[in-house]
Amino acid sequence: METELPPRHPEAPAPGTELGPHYAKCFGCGEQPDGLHMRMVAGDGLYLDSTFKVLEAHQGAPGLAHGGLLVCAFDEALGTTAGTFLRRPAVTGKLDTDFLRPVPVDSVLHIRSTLDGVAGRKVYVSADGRLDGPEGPIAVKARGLFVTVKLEHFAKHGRASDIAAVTANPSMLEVNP
Ligand SMILES: CCCCCCCC/C=C\CCCCCCCC(=O)SCCNC(=O)CCNC(=O)[C@H](O)C(C)(C)COP(=O)(O)OP(=O)(O)OC[C@H]1O[C@@H](n2cnc3c(N)ncnc32)[C@H](O)[C@@H]1OP(=O)(O)O
Repeated sequence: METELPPRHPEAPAPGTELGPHYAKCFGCGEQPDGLHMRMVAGDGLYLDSTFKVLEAHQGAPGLAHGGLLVCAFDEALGTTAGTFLRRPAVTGKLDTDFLRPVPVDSVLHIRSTLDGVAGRKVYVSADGRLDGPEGPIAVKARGLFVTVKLEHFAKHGRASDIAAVTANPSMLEVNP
C-alpha cells in the first residue's frame, strides 16, 4: 500500500494550542509524580513541539538521563503526533532511536515530532530532540511506526480496574468515546 501524507484533521487542535494530557495517569504527559510531565504544542503543519525537563528521578548514569526514559519521551511525542493529527488512537509498533549526545539532568529536551505519512493503519512518524533551546544541537533522533487501533483495543487489553476508573470518570481521558 502506498504511503500518503494525510490532511491535517479538521478537528486537530489549532496551531499554537497547548495539548492537555491524553490520559491523566500517563507516564509521559499525565500526573505521575516521577513522570515526564511533557508539554506539547500543536504546530501549523503535521508536527508538535514538546518539552521534557530531565529530573533527578530520570537518571541512568550519574547526572545523565537514562536512555530508556529518553525513548519514552519520544514514544509519547510520536504517539501523540499520530493521534492528534489523525484523531485516531495509535499504538507503537516500532521505535528506532539514535542517541547523539548525552542529556544531563536539569536540561530541557525540545522535541519536534512530525507525521511523515500513512499507509492503511500504519503511521510513520519521526522526531528530533534538541538541547539548549529549540534551535540547539540534536541530542536524540527517533523514527517510529505506529498502528491505529479502535478504542476497544484498550478496553480489551487494559487492566480492568483502570478501565473501570476511566469509565466512571471519562474526564481522565482527552477523548471521551
Ligand atoms: C476518536 C479518537 C480520537 C483520538 C485522538 C487522540 C489524541 C491523542 C491520542 C493519543 C496519544 C497517544 C500517545 C501514546 C504514547 C505512547 C504509545 C505507547 O506506548 S503504545 C504501547 C506500546 N505498544 C503496544 O502495546 C502495541 C502492542 N502491539 C499490538 O497491540 C499489535 O501488535 C498492533 C496493534 C500494533 C498490531 O496488531 P494488529 O493485529 O491490530 O494488526 P497487524 O495486522 O499485525 O498490523 C497492522 C499493520 O502494521 C504492521 N506492523 C505491526 N507491527 C509492526 C512492527 N513492529 N514493525 C513493522 N510493521 C508492523 C503490520 O505488518 C501491518 O501492516 P500491513 O497492513 O500488513 O502492511
